[in-house]
Amino acid sequence: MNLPKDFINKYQALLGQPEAAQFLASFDQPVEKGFRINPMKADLVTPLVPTAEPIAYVKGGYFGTVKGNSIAHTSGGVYSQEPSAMYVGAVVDPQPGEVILDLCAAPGGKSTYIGSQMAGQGVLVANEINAKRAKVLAENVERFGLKNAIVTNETPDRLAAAWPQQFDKILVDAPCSGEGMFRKDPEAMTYWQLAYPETCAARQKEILTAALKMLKPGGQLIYSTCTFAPEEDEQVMAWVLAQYPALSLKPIQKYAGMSAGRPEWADGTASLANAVRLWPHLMRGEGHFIACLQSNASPEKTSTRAKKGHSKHTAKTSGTLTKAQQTLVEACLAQTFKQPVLDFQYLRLQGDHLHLVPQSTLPLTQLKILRNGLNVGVFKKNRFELDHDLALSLPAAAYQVVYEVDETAYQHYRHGESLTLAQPLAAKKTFGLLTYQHLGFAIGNFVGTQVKNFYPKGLRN
Ligand SMILES: C[S@@+](CC[C@H](N)C(=O)[O-])C[C@H]1O[C@@H](n2cnc3c(N)ncnc32)[C@H](O)[C@@H]1O
Repeated sequence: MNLPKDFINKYQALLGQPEAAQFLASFDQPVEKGFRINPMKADLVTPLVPTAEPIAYVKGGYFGTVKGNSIAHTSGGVYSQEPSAMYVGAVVDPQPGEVILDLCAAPGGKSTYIGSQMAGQGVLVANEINAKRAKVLAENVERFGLKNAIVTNETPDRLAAAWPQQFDKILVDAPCSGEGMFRKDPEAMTYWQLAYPETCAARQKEILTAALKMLKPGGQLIYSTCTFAPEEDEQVMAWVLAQYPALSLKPIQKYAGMSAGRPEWADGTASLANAVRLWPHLMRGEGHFIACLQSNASPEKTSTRAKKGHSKHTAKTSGTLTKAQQTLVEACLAQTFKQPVLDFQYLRLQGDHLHLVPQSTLPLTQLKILRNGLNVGVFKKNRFELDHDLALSLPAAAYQVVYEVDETAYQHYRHGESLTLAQPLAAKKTFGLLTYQHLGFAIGNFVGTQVKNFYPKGLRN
């Protein structure tokens, strides 16, 4: 690989020999690939994917690849992710019931891990500043079947103004100089110049300043980059520690091949060694830096309540159902599902769209929200149509009608075609679940021997 001369000189000086030679030689090795199994679908997905090489430091992580059009992927059973990036989610260590913000979240590698570990309890806000990337993030959150996630497309400053001291944990997986991406995406090298890490560090400090306003006293902020540059790693953390005396660096467990942060590459603060570095010449992965900032301030000192007047996020953005709409939804759900699957008290109407919102007190007014929990369905004239979300977030056992398709029908349906049955599966027209290899991948409208296609146009291929 044709690495920039200044890059080579810089790491020769930082690492010395023979380590610099080993590090630089790693850029000529193949890219390491991995995937993570969604714990909510693990029973059905695990037998379908190559699990010979588990990754020791992340639950459900494996070296290897899974095709994007395979049922394991389209059903939200796996997320393809570079192995060292997987350790970030494990450091966040999400717990059910927590309120977590993933501030720089697209395309969703860490958000899908965090959300899937929360077992539907608590709230994950996955935010992305870039509108196009936020759309991809929303699709991945949908694919993973996350019920308790809110996807926003906002700047860190606007979120900080809306949500002071609201989060138990915040992940800042910062935009960076991307030196750990050089193998995967050699174009990343074309942006690189000696001063680039300093430019990135200035932006990282701005993002962290906004992020820290949203951290609850006693909370944790996890900071990560996919670069090796000390300016963006240890030096940014040293800056935070100097600016915020109530924060300290919590030690991060180091698995085989992982190294400590390097205090000598910043201001010498010993606790910088509590951070972790994943180097491509010392372990299988593209490389990462991860630090965990612990807020030591007593939670009692400051109020953690949302601003007065905004305590119910549904107040302005959503309405409730009319009697007629409620009847339509109840009838549709009763016909589709064996038992009640949605808690009506969390159903909210936005225009014609019905959502099942997370149990959250975060005010959402004035913010650009791409997803608020689950999309349940949409009112069209005098009928109610179920959303694709339900195919990915509810188990097959919940449905009255389940149609297991073969490979050909799986491909056809994903192209947007209707299917024809040998005989009707239901006496009356109804929504049902389509499965392939027993994994739900789509909603269908079963009308006699026809299965009308409800696969979202944007996902067809
Ligand atoms: C390293 S990527 C995030 C990867 C993601 N966490 C994942 O695991 O899939 C950093 C993200 O930060 C976003 N970003 C860029 N500038 C930003 C800013 N000023 N504030 C917040 N996010 C920004 C980028 O658009 C990018 O999606």
